[in-house]
Amino acid sequence: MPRFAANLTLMFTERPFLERFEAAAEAGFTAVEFLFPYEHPPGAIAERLRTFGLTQALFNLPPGDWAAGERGLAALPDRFEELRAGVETGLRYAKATGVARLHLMAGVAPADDSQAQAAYRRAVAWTAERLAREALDLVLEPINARNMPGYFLNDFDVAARLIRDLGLPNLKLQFDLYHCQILHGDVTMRLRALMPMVGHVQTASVPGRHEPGTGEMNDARLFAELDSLGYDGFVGCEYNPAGGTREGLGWFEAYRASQIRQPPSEAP
Ligand SMILES: O=C(O)[C@@H](O)C(=O)CO
Ligand SMILES: [Mg+2]
Repeated sequence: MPRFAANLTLMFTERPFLERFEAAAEAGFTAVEFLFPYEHPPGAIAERLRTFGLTQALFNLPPGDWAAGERGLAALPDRFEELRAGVETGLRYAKATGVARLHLMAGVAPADDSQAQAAYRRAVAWTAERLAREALDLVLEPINARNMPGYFLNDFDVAARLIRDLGLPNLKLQFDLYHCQILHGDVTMRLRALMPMVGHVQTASVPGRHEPGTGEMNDARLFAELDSLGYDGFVGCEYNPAGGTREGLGWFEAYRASQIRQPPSEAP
């Protein structure tokens, strides 16, 4: 059974952010992820993880000015120094939370612009090497243009090619089933082809981005496929509950009993 991680940016938003850890644990989750921790001190997050016995599965490195519409800096040629500083910030949170992988967002830039391509390649290589020194993985996530118009990394094949080309052992793919279905379809075959490089998985129904099992994909079938492919990483529940978070967790009941505490290497 997949190891599900509650996404605390989208789930349990009935409560303030720092109270969502308790809510996730009460609901039966043993792992969490979120987009960004940076509005809260690292110690406050680490304390919640410890208190509620949760593993931090993933979070994103700083994305630039999110409120102004920035969605990462990696493909922006003039922002490399800022990106490097952001990586150091992210690493402080990684150390506090014990997370084993971080997501680097590409940014809004034309996918066919050669300067953006060169900047992205350089930023990804530099960040992966920096994270390798801390024994962390770096993950890259293709994102569909309906949710993020103009996002640079909008193609699973482009991401896979870059990961293969760079050949860095800690550089992996963040396979969001929701984005894959919207961008390409053929999700099962892509999972099979790309599994050796998958470092993190996320789930949501398509097209609504709600609870698994409520959209056009057979999500339970995809979770079984992950098992049969031997995927033992996390599946982040990155969906907007259609109603209340707790009320929408019926799909999770079938998996809840199988959620086990993670090995100490991934505990804070
Ligand atoms: O799918 C997404 O949108 C996220 O995983 C993310 O990291 C950027 O919003
Ligand atoms: Mg995602």
